[in-house]
Amino acid sequence: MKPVPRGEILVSAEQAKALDREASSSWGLDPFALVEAAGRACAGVFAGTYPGLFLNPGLRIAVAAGSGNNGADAMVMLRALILNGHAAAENCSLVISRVPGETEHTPGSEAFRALRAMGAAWLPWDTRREDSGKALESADLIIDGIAGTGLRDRLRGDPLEMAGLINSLENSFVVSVDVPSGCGDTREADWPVIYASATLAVEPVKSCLYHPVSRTAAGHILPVTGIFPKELQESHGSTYLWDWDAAQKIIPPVNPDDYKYTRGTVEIRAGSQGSAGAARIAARGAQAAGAGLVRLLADRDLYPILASGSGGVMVDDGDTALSGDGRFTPDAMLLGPGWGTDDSRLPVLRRALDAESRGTALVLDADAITLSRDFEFHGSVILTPHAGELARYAGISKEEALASPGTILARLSREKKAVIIFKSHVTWISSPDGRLAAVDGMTPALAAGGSGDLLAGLCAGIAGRTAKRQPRGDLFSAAVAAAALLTAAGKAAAADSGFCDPLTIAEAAAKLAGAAWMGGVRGQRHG
Ligand SMILES: NC(=O)C1=CN([C@@H]2O[C@H](COP(=O)(O)OP(=O)(O)OC[C@H]3O[C@@H](n4cnc5c(N)ncnc54)[C@H](O)[C@@H]3O)[C@@H](O)[C@H]2O)[C@H](O)CC1
Repeated sequence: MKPVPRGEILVSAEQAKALDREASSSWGLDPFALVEAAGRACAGVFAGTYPGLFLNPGLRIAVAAGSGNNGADAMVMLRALILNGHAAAENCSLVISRVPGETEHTPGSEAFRALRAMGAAWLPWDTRREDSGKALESADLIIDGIAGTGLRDRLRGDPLEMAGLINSLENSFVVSVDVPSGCGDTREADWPVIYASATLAVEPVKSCLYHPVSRTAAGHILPVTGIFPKELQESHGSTYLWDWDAAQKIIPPVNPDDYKYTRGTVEIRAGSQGSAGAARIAARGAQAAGAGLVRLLADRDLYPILASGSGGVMVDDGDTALSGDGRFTPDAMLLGPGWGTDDSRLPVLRRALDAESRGTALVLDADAITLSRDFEFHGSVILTPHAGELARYAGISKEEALASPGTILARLSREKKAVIIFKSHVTWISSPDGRLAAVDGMTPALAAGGSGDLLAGLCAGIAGRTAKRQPRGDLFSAAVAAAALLTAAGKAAAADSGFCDPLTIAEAAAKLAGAAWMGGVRGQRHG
C-alpha cells in the first residue's frame, strides 16, 4: 500500500509529555535514552547545517542550561560536539541555573558531570553571575537549554535574567534546543522569549514554534529526527505541518483527457470601485490553480474595465448576471476579494449559501467574511480571514488569534461547520472534523496587497477542480494545498523578481501547480 502523504506531526507540550511517558512504559525508552538520542541528534543536525561555524579552531561555546531535560539535551549536544572534534572542552562553558547534587541521578546531572570531567568550565548563574555573564558574552555560539516544554506560564527569576542577557548579545549565534526558552503553548505577545538564530526542533516538533506570536523567535527551524518510533508519534499528534512538496500530493492531478468543464469551473464575485485589482488577481489565482473555466461577475461600472485584457476569464455584468447563466454551473464559488460590505451584496451571498447547502464549494474572503458573520454554513465553506477579520468574526482580540491559533480555529470551525484558513506569517488551517494544519510562511514577498486575493483564487481553483472528482470533496485538503502553493510561489517569485506584483506571484503559482498537477497520466501518480 502506498503511504498516505502527510505533513510533519506537531504536538503540544502536554502531548509531548504523554509521548515521553509511553516511550518509557511501552518502548523501553527512558528519559536517559531519550535525552542521549536528542542531544546527539541535535549536535549532528547543527554541525551538518552550519559547518562554517566550526572552521574556527578556537570556537567558544557556552551552554545556558536550566535544571530540566531541556538543559540536559543542550549539555549532551555540547558533549557530542566536543567528542566529534567540533570544539575544544577548554573553550566551552556551562552556565547553569542549578548545580546538581553529587548523589543526584538525572539526565541533566549525568550530562553535567561528563562535561565537568572533560574540562568544560561550569558556572552557577545565581552565585557567579558576573563570570556567567562574561562566559555568555564571550561565546561565539550559545546553546539555549534554559527551558523547553516543562516551562510553566512565562519565564521568571534566574532563567528570565539569563534569557535577557542572551537577547542583548548581538554578535553571537544562538541556537535553541527544542524551543526558544520562553516559547510555550500559552505564550502571549509580551511574554519574554529567547530570540534564537536557529532552533533544533526535536521530534515530534512542538506546535508552539509555529504560533504566529512566537515564530520569529525560533529563527531557522531545523527538524531533529530519529528519537521516537514513528508509530508512537502518530498516536500522539493531531496537527500537521505542511509544505508544498507534501501538500501537492494530496490533490489529484488533471487527466490528459480533461476538457475545460471537467477541469473544474469557478465563479467569482469580487471587486468594487477602488478595488478592481482584487478581482483580477483572484481570477488569475483560480486559473493558476488549474481551474478549466473562470467566470468573474463584477459591478457594472467595473465590468468593461475588467473585461478588457481578461485573458481566458469570462467577465460579466454582476448587476444582472446570475450564477449559472454563463452556460455552466460552478463547481466552486468565491465571494469577497475587494467586494465591499454594502447591503446590496446580501442577496448574492444568500444565493451562494443556498448553493453551498447543496454541496457547491464556497470560498468566502475579505468583505464576504464580514457579511456572512450571522449566516449558517453547511460544511462546504472555506473562510480565509487575516488576524483582524478573524478577531472580528470570532469576537476575540487579534493578539489572542495570533497566540493560540489552533485552539481558537478548532472551536470556530466546529461551530461554524467551515474550513478556516487563518492568514499570517504562518498560515493555520482548521476543519470542522478537528483536523489542524500549519504552513510555515515567513515569506515577506507575500506581505503586500493582493496576496490574500490570490490565495482566495487559488483556493477556489483547487476546490473547483477537485469537486469534479469528489463531489463535496475534501475542502481541508484544498485549503492546505492552496496555502502551501501560495507560500512556495511567493518564495519563487521573490527569488526571480524581488519585490513583485501579486500577478507575478500568480505566474509562479501557475508554474508550480502545472508542474505538480499537469505532468502525470491518470493512475500513475494517484492510482
Ligand atoms: N518528547 C520530547 O519532546 C522530549 C523532550 N526532551 C527534552 O525535555 C524537555 C522537557 O524537559 P522537562 O524536564 O520536562 O522540562 P524543561 O527542561 O523544559 O524544564 C523547565 C525548566 O524551566 C524551569 N521553569 C519552569 N517554568 C518556569 C518559569 N515560568 N520560569 C522560569 N523557569 C521555569 C523548570 O524549573 C526547569 O528548570 C523538552 O523541551 C526537550 O528539550 C528530551 O529530549 C526527550 C524527548
